[in-house]
Amino acid sequence: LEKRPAAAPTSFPLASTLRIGIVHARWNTECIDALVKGSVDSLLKSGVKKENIHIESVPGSWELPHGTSRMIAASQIQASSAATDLMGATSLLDGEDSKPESQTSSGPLDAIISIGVLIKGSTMHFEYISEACVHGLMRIGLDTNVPVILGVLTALTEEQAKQRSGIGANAHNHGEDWGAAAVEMASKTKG
Ligand SMILES: O=Nc1c(NC[C@H](O)[C@H](O)[C@H](O)CO)[nH]c(=O)[nH]c1=O
Repeated sequence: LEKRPAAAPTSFPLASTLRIGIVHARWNTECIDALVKGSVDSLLKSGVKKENIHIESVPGSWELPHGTSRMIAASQIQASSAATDLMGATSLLDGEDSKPESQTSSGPLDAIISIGVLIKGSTMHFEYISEACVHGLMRIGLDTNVPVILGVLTALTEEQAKQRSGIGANAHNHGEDWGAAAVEMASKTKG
């Protein structure tokens, strides 16, 4: 049976002020797209504003720690610089032109969800990437005091990955849990 956390103890009045980053890998994109959507839907449902959700992608799960660390640093520089033009008017949205109507807000991020899907192959590649990725993400969260939510599926089969991405019968999208965890942890840190 799918395990998932019990509901959070309280609601989060700060949700509308929270700025949340999502860094996702580009391997196994059917699952990635579902997990990112599940996370975003969960953030919006919790009261986070769309313009306060910043999404970037990296090649694969191995790059998630670097991409996560970079997003945190960039958001903190943005917050400290007098005007965003010092950073260039680019939004953190992945590859999108930063048109005013689509530009996301600037300022330090209150939490990050790092999303990747690793599926075991016939070599040890899976084990090494998984180990390095999860340890790297834990370290960034502790070093920066910006909560980093672990959104990395380490699946032995494609079916397992789909089941946890909400794809197929009786599947549960773990992105929904990650969105809720990001709001809870960001609220604890900001509150
Ligand atoms: O190999 N399988 C996978 C993978 N490999 C690429 C790796 O993360 C990295 O991008 C390259 O090694 C380049 O540094 N990345 C994933 O997210 N999932 C996988 O299942």
